Amino acid sequence: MTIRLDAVRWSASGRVIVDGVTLDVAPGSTLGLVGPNGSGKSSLLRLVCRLRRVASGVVTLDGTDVAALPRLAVARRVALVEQQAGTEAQLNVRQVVALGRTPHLGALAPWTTADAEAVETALDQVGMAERRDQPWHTLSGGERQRVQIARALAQEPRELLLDEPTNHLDIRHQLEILGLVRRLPATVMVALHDLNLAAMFCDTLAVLQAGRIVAAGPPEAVLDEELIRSVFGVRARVGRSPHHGRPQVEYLVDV
Ligand SMILES: Nc1ncnc2c1ncn2[C@@H]1O[C@H](COP(=O)(O)OP(=O)(O)OP(=O)(O)O)[C@@H](O)[C@H]1O
Repeated sequence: MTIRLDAVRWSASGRVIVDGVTLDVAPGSTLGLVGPNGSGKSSLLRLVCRLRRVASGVVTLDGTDVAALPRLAVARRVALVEQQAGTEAQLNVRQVVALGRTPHLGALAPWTTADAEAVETALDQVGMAERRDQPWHTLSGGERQRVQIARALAQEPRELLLDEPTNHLDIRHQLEILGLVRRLPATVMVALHDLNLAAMFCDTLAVLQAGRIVAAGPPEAVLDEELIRSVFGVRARVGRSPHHGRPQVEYLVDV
């Protein structure tokens, strides 16, 4: 369940977007991708699940080049939750989550009770079980986000890629979803804007700036005042939470 990127580059419209990224995500660990808008976080996640093809370099899953894996094999093991949820206009919540089982189904593998159980478990995990029959298009932004996460969980992925999974969530659900993600046996890459949440829930962080990794390692080794100033252009003080012992960022702005 290891994700490895070696000198990965990707360009679009003649511009280098991901610029020689080398990263190693240990099996079962959670890596937080942080960096300013446009630094390449979403692009990197798409390269890992082969939604985009690298221009050079290699992405491996358990040592196998993703480019060499059949499309279905990638779909069975890697789940991506993107920022913009698709519009499953005609479906209800349970049907959207059931889409996560699609890669596991086939002519010789029809829907089973195990598939139904995976869907129910995923709905429970995100606290949407009681809404299973509600039409998708009637959900709030945060509810849609939780259902998209449930869809990825129902897929039972070995690698889970999340692009800003908490941006629509209230604080309780932000904490619950990131806590849940962290406890999963999957290897996780999660793009996050909130540095405090990233420090609390990620085993390691990788900081992207203009498509390059400028720092990587455990949160306490990565997050410091100079990095936050140089990458984000913000003055900050970084301490340790007396509660959980993780780094805690305080932004030094006049309010
Ligand atoms: N297909 C494309 N064609 C042209 N430019 C692209 C394409 N895809 C991404 N980009 C550009 O690449 C840069 C990185 O985009 P990306 O979405 O990966 O950043 P991000 O770090 O996820 O940003 P955000 O924090 O705003 O979500 C941006 O400047 C974006 O405009």
